[in-house]
Amino acid sequence: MTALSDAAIRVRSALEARGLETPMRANNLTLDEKQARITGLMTEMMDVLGLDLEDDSLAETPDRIAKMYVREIFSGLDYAHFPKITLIDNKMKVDEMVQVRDITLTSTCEHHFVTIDGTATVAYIPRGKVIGLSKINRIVQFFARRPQVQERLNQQVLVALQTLLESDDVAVSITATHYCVKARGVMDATSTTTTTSLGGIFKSRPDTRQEFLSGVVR
Ligand SMILES: Nc1nc2c(ncn2[C@@H]2O[C@H](COP(=O)(O)OP(=O)(O)OP(=O)(O)O)[C@@H](O)[C@H]2O)c(=O)[nH]1
Ligand SMILES: [Zn+2]
Repeated sequence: MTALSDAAIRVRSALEARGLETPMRANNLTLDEKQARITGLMTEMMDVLGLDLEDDSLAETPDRIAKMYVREIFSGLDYAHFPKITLIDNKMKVDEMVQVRDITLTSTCEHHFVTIDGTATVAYIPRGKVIGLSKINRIVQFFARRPQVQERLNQQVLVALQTLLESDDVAVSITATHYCVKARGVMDATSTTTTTSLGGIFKSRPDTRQEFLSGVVR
């Protein structure tokens, strides 16, 4: 079993303390064991649907889905996959907003297990530390690789960054298309959902809030 990084442990504790962790129950299965179990279950599901698993195009589908769930789209359920975080001292004394716009975000709706497709905008005001830019995208991706509701995903990214930066002054906004709204159910192909979480002075100072929101892609 991979030892978790200090950053991963601190972020998980902060989410648990705020009741923002994804609801989970430890089952002590390894990733390989999870993949094998899901392959069996997907085989059964396809069988129940009446699909011919001996067909050469379908035969490997249970394996593909199991691998995709465990190693790809739900890999963020395991903190062993939390990104390596690089923080550097703010020797350059940056005290204005750093904003990363239009971060690609692909997640999965936890109600229907279909795609959430959108972008995230993240900003913070540097204090003692500056975070490596790509690490912001990687943190978004890590939490996106879970079954999610957009509101929780938004909050998890906020609290993760607040914890790592040791500052409340972080803001996160996500705009996304939910395929459970677009491709089934209500079949609305045009609506998007925007969620926003503001911390510290992003919440308390109207001009900072406005500066952030004006950079959010809609
Ligand atoms: N708040 C929130 N709701 C979501 C999100 N993703 C999906 N949902 C909603 O979860 C709800 C589940 O409602 P149900 O009535 O149990 O499911 P359903 O019968 O499939 O509902 P319809 O989608 O209306 O057909 C739906 O309204 C979805 O649109 C999300 O990220 N945030
Ligand atoms: Zn859904």
